[in-house]
This record gives sequence, structure tokens and C-alpha cells, in this order.
Amino acid sequence: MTELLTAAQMRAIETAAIAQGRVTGLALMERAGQGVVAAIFAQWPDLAPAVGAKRGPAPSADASPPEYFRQDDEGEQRAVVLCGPGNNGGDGFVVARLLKEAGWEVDVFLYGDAEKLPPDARENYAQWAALGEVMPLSAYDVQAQAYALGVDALFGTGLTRPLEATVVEKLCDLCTLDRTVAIDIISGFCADSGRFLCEGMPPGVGVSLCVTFHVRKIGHSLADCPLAIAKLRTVDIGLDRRDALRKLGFLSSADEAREANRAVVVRMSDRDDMPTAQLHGQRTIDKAQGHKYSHGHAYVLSGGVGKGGAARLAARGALRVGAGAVTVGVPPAALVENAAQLNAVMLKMIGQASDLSAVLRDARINALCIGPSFGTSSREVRLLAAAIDADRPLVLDADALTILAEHPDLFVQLHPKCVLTPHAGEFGRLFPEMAEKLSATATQGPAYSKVDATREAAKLSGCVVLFKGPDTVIAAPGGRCCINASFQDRAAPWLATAGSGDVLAGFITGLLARGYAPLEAAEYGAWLHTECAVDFGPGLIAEDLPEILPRVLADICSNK
Ligand SMILES: NC(=O)C1=CN([C@@H]2O[C@H](COP(=O)(O)OP(=O)(O)OC[C@H]3O[C@@H](n4cnc5c(N)ncnc54)[C@H](O)[C@@H]3O)[C@@H](O)[C@H]2O)[C@@H](O)CC1
Ligand SMILES: Nc1ncnc2c1ncn2[C@@H]1O[C@H](COP(=O)(O)OP(=O)(O)O)[C@@H](O)[C@H]1O
Ligand SMILES: [K+]
Repeated sequence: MTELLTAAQMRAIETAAIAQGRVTGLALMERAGQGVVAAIFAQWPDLAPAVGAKRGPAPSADASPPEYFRQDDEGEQRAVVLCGPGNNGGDGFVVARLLKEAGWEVDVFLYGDAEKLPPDARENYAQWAALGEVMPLSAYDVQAQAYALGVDALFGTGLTRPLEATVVEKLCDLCTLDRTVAIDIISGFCADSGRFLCEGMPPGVGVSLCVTFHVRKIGHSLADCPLAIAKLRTVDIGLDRRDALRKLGFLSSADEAREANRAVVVRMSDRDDMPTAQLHGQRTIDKAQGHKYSHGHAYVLSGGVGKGGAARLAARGALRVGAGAVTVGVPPAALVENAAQLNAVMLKMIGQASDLSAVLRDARINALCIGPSFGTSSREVRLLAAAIDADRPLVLDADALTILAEHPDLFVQLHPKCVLTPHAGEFGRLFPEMAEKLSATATQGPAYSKVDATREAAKLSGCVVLFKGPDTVIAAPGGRCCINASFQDRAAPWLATAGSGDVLAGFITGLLARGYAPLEAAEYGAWLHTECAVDFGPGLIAEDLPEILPRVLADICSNK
């Protein structure tokens, strides 16, 4: 789990470090440029300086050369660096100089007026100007040379408005090269929302590598931005995160809870930070000591004849994630059909709301899931009302969200034990104002983001909202927020398969039954869901998700 920063927080950290005299802006820019060049050579060892190249890093006499050293001298390689009018451009001048020192031919183009560059960028411009020419961006022609590498240093976290059309054109030209690197973020993307300012991401935009500094920004994990980055690396430039934040009042030790509510964290493939003991180990030991009902009893309510598949998928997910017992509640007509399909999952006839109320007198039933193949008729509306009224942990998905959108009287009854799991369409029906802001053209940065929308939705509904997608955002009413990111080495586009959302609802329900708080259950459920999909790979269908879960859990435990 990594805490993400907004552009403003990043600037504040940098300003604090400089104000405290711990580092200069120029030193930070130098480290940033060095980090980018090191990341380039690590990504493409064949681009690293040849042994004995002028001023390139040389191996010691008794050591064998690092693997990335080219053994043959194929002549000079040529790079192009597009620099912008701010400090991102300054980083670009550092990269150009370091590449030149490593033996590269480098063409540098500047967008804007060199006289107006901020001081550190201006200094690096001057250092570059002593080594090579700076041409105007308008002169950049991608076909003029055989470039082995293209560097985008046009704009970083300081982007405030859409790029001019001519700049977008040059950026797209740069992106046609086989090896492209964006410094900090791809120019044109808002670092807080991941949205391309203006009309959306132009089809030609995408880089092989993006190198950011200190920690990722929120925009690296949201909307189109992560889709346009094949590989994202974060390099350390010697900034201290939490101390600086605290110093600036971003993180007051007297008010950590408030700060936690402002933070946005991202979950990627870092299994180390998953609470393995809780997810499996420790609670498995508890399980050995207890009986099935001490690990919770989850109920999944299903619709009528021929419509139970989604509810059964959710039930299977809840059982596999460790709920002690799982029951599917069905109307009388669907009993036979479900009996033929279920074994470990139990079956109960729930015809009307009064049946549910009677069942819920059993206090051991500690989590409910309503929505997958549920239906939206008056029976289901009454059942949903009874379930909300029961004040138990409750996952609301699919049809339950449709009912909520049509019944404001039920929506206002939602409580903090509820978890809503909308996809974009359901989110739009439930929270039209937020969806409208999210789909409006982003004309200035920071643009309204999926994080903003989900937080607002959680606050309005008074419960946890999990807004699905490759960038699944999970927020609690108080503002705590997490992104479950499924990009790059964790991309799993095959999760967009019928029924996978039902299994996710089941995972969350099972975790609620095991006693996890709603926010935790949603976060861990989404994370496990993606891990299962990544582990299984292409060809996945929803049924595979619960079946692969034991292997994923075992894997997490064995890595500890
Ligand atoms: N904050 C930090 O700690 C560090 C920042 N560094 C670099 O500095 C960058 C941020 O620098 P800046 O704040 O100068 O921002 P940028 O370099 O992103 O550019 C900001 C400049 O562009 C102008 N501008 C914004 N949108 C525009 C548009 N659409 N068309 C034309 N002009 C536009 C702004 O008015 C401003 O002059 C980072 O992305 C990173 O690359 C690094 O040097 C390392 C340390
Ligand atoms: N491109 C994608 N990459 C990763 N995960 C995705 C992608 N598209 C969808 N998902 C995930 O797949 C699930 C689909 O759920 P949903 O839309 O409710 O489908 P269904 O109703 O068919 O079950 C969600 O968890 C969503 O986050
Ligand atoms: K950039």
C-alpha cells in the first residue's frame, strides 16, 4: 500500500525541504534527471553506455562489466528531448546533458521562451546550451532523425490548462517512437485526476516508461493516465515524506485521523502489506479453534426461477473467502433449481420481507449481500427495505443499486455498515451529480477526479462506496480513500467478464461475515479479486475467481 500525493502536496514537500535548507531546488532537479537516466538504462540495458564510452560509468578493472554495458560500440545513439516552460522542462535539460555525457547525440526542443524559464530550469538550460543547440518545438520533426529514444519533458505537475493543439501533435509524434519516456507524468495529464485535460486522451498518446519522483501522484492510478503508461517507475530524490507534510500542517500529529481521511492510498501487487495473518493465517488458526458460526454466516438473497446464477457466484465467493457458513435465500419457486446447483452453500426459502425478518432473528447471520440476480419488483423492494432496516453489514450491488436509485426513501436509510459496489452505469444512476461532473470536459487542473466523485458519493450515502473499474476507488463517508489499481504488471482486462462483479460482492460479503469493517472488507475484497484475475490470466470466467482464491491466499502466506 502506497500513499499517493496530489501535485500541491508534492510542491509543498519540495518547498518545505528547500525552506529548511535540507536541499536546493537545483539539487533536486539534478537528482530527478539522474533518476530518469538510471531508469532508462535499467529499462533498456542495450541503451546504456558502451564499455569505455566517454564519461560513461566504467566498471572497475577487476570486476566484470555490469550486464547492461554494450559490448560492441555501435556508434552514437540519438535521443530527442522535448522541454516545456517549467521545471519539468528543467528536468529535461538535465536528462539531455547526462545522456550527452554518456555518449549520446541529443536533439533538444523547447516549447516557450528560454528567458521565462523558472530559475532552476533556466540554470539547466544554460548548462545544456554550453553543450548543444536548443531548437523551438515547432521545428521538431520525428522523421528527421532515427531516434532511439524520445523524452517528454513538456509538462509535469504544473499543468493547469489544456495543451495547445500543436503541442499535442508534437507529443503524439514523440509517442510514435519505440522507446519513449515521460518525465514525472505524460504531458497533458492532470496529476490529480489522471485525466487528459480538454477533450480526453488523444488516441496516439502513450509512453513505454514514465519516471516519477518521491512517490506516485494520484493521477498515475486513475482514469486514462495509467492506461497510457506501459511501465511506471518511482525514483527517490531524497525527500522526506511525512515529516515535511507534518511541518506544513498537512499532517498534524494532533489530528492524525483527519489526515488519514485526506490521504489516498493505492494498492498494487505489493502483497507484503496485505494483512496476511488476518486474511488467512491467524483467522485460520481461530477457525481451527472455533466452529463454523464463529466465522460468520452470510446470506445472499436471490431472484426467481432461472435468475439465480449471479447470487450463486456471490455465495461461492463469500464461502471461499472464509465465511463459516453461506446461505442463498430464494423465493419458493426457485428452490428446486437452486437445490440442484448448491452443495456447501446452504439454501433457504425467503419469499417475502417477513421471511427475511424472521430469519434475521438469528443474530449469527452477520452479513448480507443483495443485488446479483435479485430483481427489482415490489417483492425485492420490500426485501431490500427489511435488509437495510436490520442494521447488519450489507453489500448492495446490481439490482439493489437500481432499486436505491429509484427509491430515495430507501437511499436515505443507508447506514455505515452498508457497502455499495456500483460500476460506472450504476454510479451514474445513483449519483447523477457526481457522474456529470466526472464526465464533463476537464478544462483546468486539478480536474474533478474519480476519487473526488467516490468520496462525495460516500459522504452523501453515509456508507462505503466502491466505484468499480481498472481504477477501483473505495471511499468511506469520512473521506478515507483507497485505489485498487489494475494496470501495467497488474492489468487484468479479462476481469471485464459477466459475473465477475458478483464474485467481488461475494468476497466483500464473506469478509464482512468474518468481522472485517466495511472499508477493510471492500479494500481487501477488491484487492483479492484482482489478484485472482492476475494469477489466473486470460481466459478467466467468473466461476474461476472463487476457485483460484485458495491458491492466491496460500501464495500470500508463503511469501510472508
Ligand atoms: N516538486 C518537486 O519536488 C520536484 C519537481 N520537479 C519537476 O518539476 C515539475 C513541476 O514543475 P512546474 O511546477 O514548473 O510545472 P511544469 O513544468 O509542469 O509547468 C508549469 C509551467 O507551465 C505553464 N503551463 C501550465 N499548463 C500549460 C499549458 N497547457 N500550456 C502552456 N503552459 C502551461 C505554467 O503556467 C507554468 O509556467 C515536476 O513535474 C517535475 O518534473 C523535479 O525537478 C524534482 C523535484
Ligand atoms: N479493464 C479492467 N481491468 C481490471 N478490472 C476490471 C476491468 N473492467 C472491469 N473490471 C472489474 O471487473 C468487475 C466487473 O464488475 P461488473 O461491472 O459489476 O460486472 P458484472 O455485473 O458482469 O459482474 C469489477 O470488479 C471491475 O472493477
Ligand atoms: K512530462
